[in-house]
Amino acid sequence: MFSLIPNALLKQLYTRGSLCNTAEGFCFSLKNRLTDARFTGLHSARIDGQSYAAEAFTLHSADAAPRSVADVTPACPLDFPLRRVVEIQATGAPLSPGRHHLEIVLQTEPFGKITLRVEDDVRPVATIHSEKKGIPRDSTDDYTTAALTERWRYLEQKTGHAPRHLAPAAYPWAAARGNCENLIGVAQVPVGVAGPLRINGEHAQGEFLIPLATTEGSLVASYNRGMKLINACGGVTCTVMDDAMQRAPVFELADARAARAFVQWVQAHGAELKAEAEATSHYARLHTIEPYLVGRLAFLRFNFTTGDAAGQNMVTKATLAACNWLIYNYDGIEHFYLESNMATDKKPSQLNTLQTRGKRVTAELTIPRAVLREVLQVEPEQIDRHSRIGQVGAWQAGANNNGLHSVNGLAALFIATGQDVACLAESSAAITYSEITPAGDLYGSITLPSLVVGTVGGGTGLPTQRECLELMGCYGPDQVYKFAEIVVGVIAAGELSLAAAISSLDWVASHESLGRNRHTGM
Ligand SMILES: CC(C)(COP(=O)([O-])OP(=O)([O-])OC[C@H]1O[C@@H](n2cnc3c(N)ncnc32)[C@H](O)[C@@H]1OP(=O)([O-])[O-])[C@@H](O)C(=O)NCCC(=O)NCCSC(=O)C[C@@](C)(O)CC(=O)[O-]
Ligand SMILES: NC(=O)C1=CN([C@@H]2O[C@H](COP(=O)(O)OP(=O)(O)OC[C@H]3O[C@@H](n4cnc5c(N)ncnc54)[C@H](OP(=O)(O)O)[C@@H]3O)[C@@H](O)[C@H]2O)C=CC1
Repeated sequence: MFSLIPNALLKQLYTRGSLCNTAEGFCFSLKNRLTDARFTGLHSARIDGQSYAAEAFTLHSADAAPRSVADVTPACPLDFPLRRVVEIQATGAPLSPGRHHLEIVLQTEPFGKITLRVEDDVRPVATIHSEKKGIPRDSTDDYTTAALTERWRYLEQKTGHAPRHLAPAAYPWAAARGNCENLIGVAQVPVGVAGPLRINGEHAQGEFLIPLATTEGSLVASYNRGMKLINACGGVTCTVMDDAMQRAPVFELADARAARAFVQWVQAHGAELKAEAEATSHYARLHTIEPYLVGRLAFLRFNFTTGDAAGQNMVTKATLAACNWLIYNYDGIEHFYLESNMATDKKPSQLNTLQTRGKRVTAELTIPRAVLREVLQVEPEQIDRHSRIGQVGAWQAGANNNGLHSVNGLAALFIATGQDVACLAESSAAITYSEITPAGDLYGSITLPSLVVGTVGGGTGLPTQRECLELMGCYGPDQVYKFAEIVVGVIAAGELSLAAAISSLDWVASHESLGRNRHTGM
């Protein structure tokens, strides 16, 4: 990976705005925003065309003693892991005010020889140091009680309110590393349990208790009621139909014909792109690249499977590696962005609904008339009629959903189990279908075409979230299809219960008795 890096990416090593004069000369900083690497030597350094010897530079980083650049050799390299900042101090005359051109040629592993060309304005020392006054951060370990205490103090000074309920958490602060920066505590959301729910899936089979994190009174009760109905029918049949996680870069070519030729070339080199992308992960597998041509723009939608992870980080890294290879091996790309807004991540889209994002998963069941009457006090015709009218309403509204409230159960499950709640934007899309069978019973199905879930990675490893996944036997590897089946089964339960409440008009009454929290709290 990254055997060759285009200059557009290389420039990201340089921290724009870091160039400033010092008592001994000037300094600037590099930050590794690409992948783990090592400096093995300096070929040359020129500032505004003037050459500087390696001896003129000293490297400073938080985790190592200062080193002269002249001492960095292949036998004695300097580690430059991802996110490491290295400040480079130069001894010499200070730089004149204004813009300067830096050209630094470095020897590195695994990039080889790289040439960094950037322009930056020199800043007085004072502006750089005066910026460090904001929210306190501990660069060695920001997840200790001491680091949080500093931020609580800062909050109190700034707002006059000391946090009273954000801490303590049910787990050590360090557990939030990789999930949240500038940590000040945890937002505790009530978690209720519904079920058991009988699922007849290909991966989930049997009865499951469902943790739901919500602040909407009546929600857990409603899902619980829907599950009672489903169980009385012998369970809900759940099926994973498709699996695809995307990143969608865009390339600018000279004109429309050049863009068309580029796409043809990409299609002929699928094997190489697949190899580059998949080298970045043990789990990401590139299965298709969909091209979309507009004028001189070539949009490519990369589709992956991502093991048991939801996969958004994984596909972003894998697609960058493939794009890096493309840029080096295809002449004529004028510009490139890693995301074009066609993924479509965290946004509802018709493309996701048609093509699948995350898991496409369906729940279906037939409810005998007598069971529907007994558990939900409605007739099949009432549910079916309201559903047909709901199609018309949803079509007028331009909704991503012809059902009632898939997002309620999804949000509660996402919060409980550590899914990325912003992905509710696309995950909440739902397509419902119902009919009265020749025997007079109600057949219904609900399909979630873009359900973004994982049982590994993201927030799933946070202790309380992991516990909720474990309650359903869904934490860790080889569980994601099982979890997706359970999720859609839960959503089916909620649709049926609310559909009945709307048809029988007990909807308002249920919220009056369970969902109005009129007292002011603690
Ligand atoms: C991560 C950064 C900020 C680093 O950016 P950087 O430039 O490497 O950071 P830096 O170390 O130079 O620090 C610059 C400033 O960033 C902040 N900062 C920096 N580090 C910390 C930290 N540990 N804790 C708190 N604040 C931090 C802080 O304000 C700091 O200033 P300072 O306080 O040092 O004077 C940058 O690379 C960045 O913003 N990346 C983008 C991350 C992002 O927005 N992710 C969203 C996920 S993508 C997504 O969900 C949606 C998408 C894109 O998929 C939708 C689509 O497809 O369209
Ligand atoms: N970067 C972005 O643009 C965006 C990021 N996000 C964030 O991304 C997070 C999800 O990213 P995601 O990639 O799912 O998670 P992670 O970034 O946590 O990656 C999953 C990690 O688990 C490893 N892994 C171990 N076992 C398995 C297994 N059985 N199946 C799959 N992976 C396994 C993977 O290995 P390996 O290293 O070999 O792949 C990888 O390191 C969300 O929480 C979200 O907040 C959301 C939207 C956009």
